[in-house]
Amino acid sequence: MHGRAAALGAGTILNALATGTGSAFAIDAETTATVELDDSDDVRGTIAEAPDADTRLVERCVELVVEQYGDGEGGTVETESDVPMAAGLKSSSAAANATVLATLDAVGASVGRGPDDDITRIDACRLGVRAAREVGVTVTGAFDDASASMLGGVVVTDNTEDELVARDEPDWDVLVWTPPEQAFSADADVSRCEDVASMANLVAELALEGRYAEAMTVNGLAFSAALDFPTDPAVEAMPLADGVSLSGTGPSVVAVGDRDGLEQVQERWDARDGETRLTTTRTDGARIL
Ligand SMILES: Nc1ncnc2c1ncn2[C@@H]1O[C@H](COP(=O)(O)OP(=O)(O)O)[C@@H](O)[C@H]1O
Ligand SMILES: O=C(O)C1=C[C@@H](OP(=O)(O)O)[C@@H](O)[C@H](O)C1
Repeated sequence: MHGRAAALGAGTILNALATGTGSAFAIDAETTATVELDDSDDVRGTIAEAPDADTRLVERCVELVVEQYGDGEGGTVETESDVPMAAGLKSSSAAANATVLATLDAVGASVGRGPDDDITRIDACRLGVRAAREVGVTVTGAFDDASASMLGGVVVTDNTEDELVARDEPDWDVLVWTPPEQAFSADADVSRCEDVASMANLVAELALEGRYAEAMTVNGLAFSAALDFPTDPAVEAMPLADGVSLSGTGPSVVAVGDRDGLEQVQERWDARDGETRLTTTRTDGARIL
């Protein structure tokens, strides 16, 4: 029994660690999961680019789907990704969503909104969020990142209830800077994030008014200060981009705006260690391959 699916990376508009409300937008970066189910007793995961990395998230995703839609199968799951791991670009959400969809494909369960479908995409996304909570790679569950990765577009979510509050489909150019370091979400200083809750409430208001670019800039300044990341990249981008923010718990920084302006920001950010990448938003979300 074989299944294969791809899900998207994402950038941050509002980090949910302060209040539980979060907002994220899908970008054109993908993680693909390939699942092979058999009559073995356990699930073994492999991450193509990182043989020593923690595979419990994707293994738990396979187990949860098999428990509900399969027949006790074990097997293997392998991910391949161009979303860098633990860089703030939602590698965990992309890996979980791709694995859940690939496993649903392998067991022959149908995903969609029709009366005969077994599960909707948003409920498939909730299974991945449950797996992330169970293996401890998340603080709030990160339903904001997971739903952006699964559905595409911009989402605003309540991560305390795993509910979608708003969704939109803007078409933006996006610049990403990823420094060479990693920052695992599970290690983030949550109490420092809670200290900037008043700014998070303002960011949520702006996002719900559709003022995404301003929202993300306020988010970036507040959470860079709280989590001790430099604000220089944001200040360099502000005259040339519509919005710029620390993505998630860092260390990546994302900017949105017009292509010309972002190319100029890229020249500035290229002077830093790490990698820059010009990309776009995606509105189509995850898919079975
Ligand atoms: N390609 C992948 N395949 C399998 N698991 C992954 C992959 N990428 C990330 N993960 C899981 O997600 C964890 C990192 O999550 P997190 O710190 O939230 O980073 P991010 O901000 O990129 O989502 C990893 O330790 C691993 O468990
Ligand atoms: O673990 C979590 O609950 C979250 C982690 C952060 O993202 P990263 O995983 O990208 O750091 C944050 O932006 C998100 O709103 C919630």
